[in-house]
Amino acid sequence: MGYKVVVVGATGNVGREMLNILAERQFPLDDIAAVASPRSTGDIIDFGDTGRELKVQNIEHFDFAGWDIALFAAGSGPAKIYAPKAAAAGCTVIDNSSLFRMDADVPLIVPEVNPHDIDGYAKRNIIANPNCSTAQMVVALKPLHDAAIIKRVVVSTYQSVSGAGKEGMDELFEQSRGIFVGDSSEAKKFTKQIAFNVIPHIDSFVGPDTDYDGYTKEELKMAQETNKILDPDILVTATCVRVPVFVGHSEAINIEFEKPISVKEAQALLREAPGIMLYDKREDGGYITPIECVGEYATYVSRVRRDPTVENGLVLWCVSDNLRKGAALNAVQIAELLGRRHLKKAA
Ligand SMILES: NC(=O)C1=CN([C@@H]2O[C@H](COP(=O)(O)OP(=O)(O)OC[C@H]3O[C@@H](n4cnc5c(N)ncnc54)[C@H](OP(=O)(O)O)[C@@H]3O)[C@@H](O)[C@H]2O)C=CC1
Ligand SMILES: N[C@@H](CC(=O)OP(=O)(O)O)C(=O)O
Repeated sequence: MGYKVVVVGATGNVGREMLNILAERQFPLDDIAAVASPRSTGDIIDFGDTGRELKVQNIEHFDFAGWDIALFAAGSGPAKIYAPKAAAAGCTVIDNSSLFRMDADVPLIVPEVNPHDIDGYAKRNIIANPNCSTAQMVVALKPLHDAAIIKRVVVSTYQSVSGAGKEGMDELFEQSRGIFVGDSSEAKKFTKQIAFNVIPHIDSFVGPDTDYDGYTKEELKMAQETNKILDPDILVTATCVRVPVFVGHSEAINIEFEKPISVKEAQALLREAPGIMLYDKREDGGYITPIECVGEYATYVSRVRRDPTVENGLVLWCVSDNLRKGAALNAVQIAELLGRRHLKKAA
């Protein structure tokens, strides 16, 4: 006996990866439904490489009653309307948007970091998946925090255009092509040209009436979500930057600890930590770049080194597939955790 699973936003970047990962991991399924907006109703999409095809259903007419789990990857607007409907119909929602993440009655889960927090899910029958940049960072921070207590994190991100959905990828492609063939292509999804450029702006700016005047919401999410998932006492300041990479988010992370921790100790902890692949060689190419993490499950850590400007400091480089650990993989891992700890349907 398995689960009846709905993927909402199944035609998008994240939704398609959800289908791939459910298939790859042989998630115990009794049935699977692909749901999206009326724009793609009736389209045929692959269920991973199983050879099975799914006909996309219109969310406006979809009945969630009788389905066990809905993986939502359709953004905050659709989540606001349909996630509570699905939850009320008895279908547990795992939502990828930012809408419910900071709701005290909604667990925000990264299975390698705070699996026990899922036990509160029944209050709203909704579980939130974190922001892509937060997810990979907390997986890397967790073993170091357990060993030496993190006081403060300064992170700069290098985020791929797939974080802005299909339209973001199309814009990078069209602008790059246009530059080579002499066509002009305007910035639409991004505020400035993204091809051969970097843009220090992801999501909207936070209002001036807060302590975070001048920050963007993406930067605030990295701080607030890290506090909810890992520890409310960790201070986090972020600068989030969009770069002309199709898939894979990178982060340079400076970490200040309460207790001393050496580079060798940190490397040993990261080598054993769930979800982490340490690749750290003091030689040319002895680190992982975003292109190398595409399609992978792991969060890669490289360039672990001492920060001599603070008492107990380390710096590291962290790279992961934002559509996988940053979204679809984490959501499927949450579904697996939910099954193991609560639903217990699969043999
Ligand atoms: N990309 C990333 O790195 C991350 C994304 N997320 C979250 O995942 C979500 C989706 O992102 P992504 O896949 O990149 O976006 P895409 O733009 O690639 O896909 C959006 C999906 O949502 C569907 N959709 C849009 N409007 C509606 C609607 N009114 N009703 C039902 N379905 C709708 C689209 O369907 P249709 O084809 O019919 O238009 C499509 O399937 C967002 O909430 C994002 O915040 C979270 C973490 C990381
Ligand atoms: N903002 C992320 C992706 C994303 O959708 O994040 P969120 O779910 O927090 O809005 C990026 O652009 O790379």
